[in-house]
Amino acid sequence: MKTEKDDKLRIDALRYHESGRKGKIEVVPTKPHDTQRDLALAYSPGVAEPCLEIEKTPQDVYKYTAKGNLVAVISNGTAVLGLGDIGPLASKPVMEGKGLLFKIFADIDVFDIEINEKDPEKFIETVKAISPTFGGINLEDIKAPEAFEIERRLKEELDIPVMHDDQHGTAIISAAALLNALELADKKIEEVSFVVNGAGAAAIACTKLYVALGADPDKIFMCDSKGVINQRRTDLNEEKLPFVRNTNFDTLKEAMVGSDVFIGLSKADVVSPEMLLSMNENPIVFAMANPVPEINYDLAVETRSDVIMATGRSDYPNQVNNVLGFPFIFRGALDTQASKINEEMKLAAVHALADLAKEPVPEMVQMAYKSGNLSFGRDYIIPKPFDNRLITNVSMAVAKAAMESGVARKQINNWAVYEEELLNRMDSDQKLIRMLQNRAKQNPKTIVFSNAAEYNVLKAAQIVHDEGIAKPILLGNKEKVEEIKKEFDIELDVPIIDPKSKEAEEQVNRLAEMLWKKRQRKGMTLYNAKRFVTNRDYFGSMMVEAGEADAFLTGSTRSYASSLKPVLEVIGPAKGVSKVAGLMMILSKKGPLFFADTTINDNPTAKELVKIARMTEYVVRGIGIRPRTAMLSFENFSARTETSKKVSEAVSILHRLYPDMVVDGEIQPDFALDEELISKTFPFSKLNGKRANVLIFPNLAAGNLSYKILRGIENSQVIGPILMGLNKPVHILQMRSTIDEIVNLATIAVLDAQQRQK
Ligand SMILES: NC(=O)C1=CN([C@@H]2O[C@H](COP(=O)(O)OP(=O)(O)OC[C@H]3O[C@@H](n4cnc5c(N)ncnc54)[C@H](OP(=O)(O)O)[C@@H]3O)[C@@H](O)[C@H]2O)C=CC1
Ligand SMILES: CC(=O)C(=O)O
Ligand SMILES: [Mg+2]
Repeated sequence: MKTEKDDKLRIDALRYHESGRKGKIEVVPTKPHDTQRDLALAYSPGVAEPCLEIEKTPQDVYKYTAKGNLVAVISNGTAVLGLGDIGPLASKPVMEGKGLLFKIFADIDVFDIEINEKDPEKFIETVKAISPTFGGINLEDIKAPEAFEIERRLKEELDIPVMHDDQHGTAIISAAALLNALELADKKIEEVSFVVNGAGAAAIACTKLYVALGADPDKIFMCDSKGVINQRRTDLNEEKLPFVRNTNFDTLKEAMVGSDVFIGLSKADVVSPEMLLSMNENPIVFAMANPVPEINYDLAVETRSDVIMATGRSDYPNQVNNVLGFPFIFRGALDTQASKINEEMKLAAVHALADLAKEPVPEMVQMAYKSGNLSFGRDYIIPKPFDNRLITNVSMAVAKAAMESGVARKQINNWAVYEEELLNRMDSDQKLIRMLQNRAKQNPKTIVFSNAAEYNVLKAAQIVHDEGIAKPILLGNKEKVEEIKKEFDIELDVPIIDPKSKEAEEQVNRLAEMLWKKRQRKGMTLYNAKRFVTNRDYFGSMMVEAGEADAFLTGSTRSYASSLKPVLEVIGPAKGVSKVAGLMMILSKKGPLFFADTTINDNPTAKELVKIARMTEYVVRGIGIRPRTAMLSFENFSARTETSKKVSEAVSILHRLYPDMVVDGEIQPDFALDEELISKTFPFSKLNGKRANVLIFPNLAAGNLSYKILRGIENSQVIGPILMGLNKPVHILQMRSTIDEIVNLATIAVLDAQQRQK
């Protein structure tokens, strides 16, 4: 069933794939490569040394090359999702997608390999020939029955883990979900009757695993494209024969009557509401065909309120999809250099997944999902992919099973250290952005975007609107905005206000009256107030001041100072705040870093530095991060110069007034950011041997120039400047902000508005 949502997704998916650098994964050098000497080591002549070592001791390939963390995702394109045999070329986006998932969820590097070969024997030979490159082989979207023979032979003939993901990944995840769904339905696996629709690679592997977990084979009815696999069928291949049942049923419809569990691994929309209605009480329906399930999620839950429903899709509750398995299963297998992925490892993964769904869901994971209210139950029978406990729980369980079952060639001795290593592999920056965006989505706010006739601003407004992060109001010349929308095919149906237009006259007069009342004792006349309000910075600020919008985002085409003046006049500092300041969040390779003050206070005094540090602490905590603040200078704890003396005084005040605050200095940034340097050189520091994540600069030049240098040379995303200390959420974009930067600051503006309304 194709929905309007699917049509929209189609356009977005094509845009997503065609934008920017082509493809979804890239190769990135891991070693220094800047000097002649680096190249002499990386390549000839130096490279000969590891070659000779590996020739002597083949196992050393894991020591000197990427093999141990490199998986091949290999397909011939014969069963691509539920799209069927679309060929190797057309399968490439899926294989690149698997590569992306391997990387972001388990930090495993992938080469996707699409082989133009349907003959199993030739396919096997090809994979064997290229296997020395890899630490593991993930076979993907190869149709049954060929997939069975291909996997069996490669497992036998190669000494690295080989897994056909559609068989075993799917079997593991669906088995974990099944165990939990049965528990919720209060049914026993030995007693329930199953209908498995599909008799291909995924369906047969899943069914075998359910039987291994206790399901009664006599109560499992399997259907393929021709109907029920029963004693009257004469067209069955060897793999289907074990599933022949003596029964009167010939059709799926007949088989569904009185069944407890439906497992769909076939194709779209083959299950009707009538079939669902004919199932037993509390039916369990896993409609896992991708991208369109056997029955639409909404239709199924509308048809039966007692259904425990799952699909393979990420946009509905209960995503039963092998993405929950392959990254973590291979992680455990690679880290133990397992020679294969055996039954013990698969069962360990099943139980780790099933158990994890019953654990309380941590705040960080809750925030990553729109519902924000996940707990074990009908809508949460299986963990979510963005749960970073998956990498520890599942990979560690798999690694342990590999060691206990004797297939590990490398032992893990210190599990606490291994756990730490696994956590460090996670892509925490992207997680942080996702977490912030999802928190914003839970209660999106109205944001006024100034300069809407700028492409980057308009595109960012479209993204936050479509993602449900914010409700934009655009300020700008209507005709120009419409022109850009047309030129760049931007669909965005939100209010556009041009304060200079006749149409806006009534609103301008109203806001001007308010501005005049606010500033009349500071010399502003009503005439001037009207003139000012036609300026977008005054107009947007006044909309927020008047409660006609929740937040205002301006800047981007004007200098910071010229945007700041109207904002300060209209909104001003919050009660008790004498100074506002600008905070930049830098998503660096070392994790998120916060820089202040980067935009406002030229040469703050010691007391002002204290205020900046406190405001920053408050904002960083609000984002959900524990601040560790370094008060920066160009000396370490010696305070010889005026600047360092000032910083040192600020630190003393902070230590005296806020003894619980993790803050120290004066300290140089290279020390503050290096755990080893801090702990060895300054063991007395209140940073407790931990790297700082908040850097307070001694003056504006240092703060501003540092973040601009980073923005210019490092490929890190920056979020900000976040204006701290204002009475209402207004933020000023830096000139030439990218679309991502605008989206990120809009997200912060929503969170800011949410926080103030609490
Ligand atoms: N959610 C998840 O994690 C996963 C989902 N899947 C989904 O499962 C499906 C099958 O994948 P896979 O096993 O790899 O592919 P295969 O090509 O190996 O198997 C497809 C099976 O579907 C059967 N089939 C086709 N049409 C119908 C129909 N109308 N009624 C009943 N059965 C039908 C075929 O029957 P016949 O044998 O007669 O040709 C065949 O047995 C795909 O939609 C795929 O997206 C797969 C892996 C993971
Ligand atoms: C999820 C997956 O691997 C498939 O649908 O084929
Ligand atoms: Mg697949």
